[in-house]
Amino acid sequence: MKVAIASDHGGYNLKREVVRYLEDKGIDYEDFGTDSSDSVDYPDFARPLSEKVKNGEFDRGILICGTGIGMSIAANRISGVRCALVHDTFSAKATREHNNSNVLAMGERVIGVGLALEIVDVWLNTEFEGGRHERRVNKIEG
Ligand SMILES: O=C(CO)[C@H](O)[C@H](O)[C@H](O)COP(=O)(O)O
Repeated sequence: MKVAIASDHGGYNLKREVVRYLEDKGIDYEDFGTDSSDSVDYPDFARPLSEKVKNGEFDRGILICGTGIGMSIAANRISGVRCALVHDTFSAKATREHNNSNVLAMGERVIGVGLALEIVDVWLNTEFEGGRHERRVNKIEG
């Protein structure tokens, strides 16, 4: 699985922790910035990453900002992207099983590192259930 990851300044520190997790697990990833805590604009990171997931360059994407909200709004404007804003492990599992989410958004200012890494682990390792959920996901794109 190839994972793309990006953040704005508000998610920079948590992104570093998630990158460390991906490295520890030997997961193939690419980090698309930002590269410091200097202020930047989240759509400049959410949109290009989402395009890479949409075109199949990457299987999954992870976006982190202060709240996760701006990143998820911007990502979900890209057709074919199903970005889930998640701050608990139940939702991390459910959004993979039911929504086949291909982008995960989280907020560094909302949750701690330990929970965030558990969410990433569950989200990366849960399969889509298909069946009735596939019918519903197909209706999203019209
Ligand atoms: O969701 C967001 C924007 O809607 C993010 O939390 C941003 O990281 C946040 O807005 C950045 O705020 P800042 O005051 O410019 O650091």
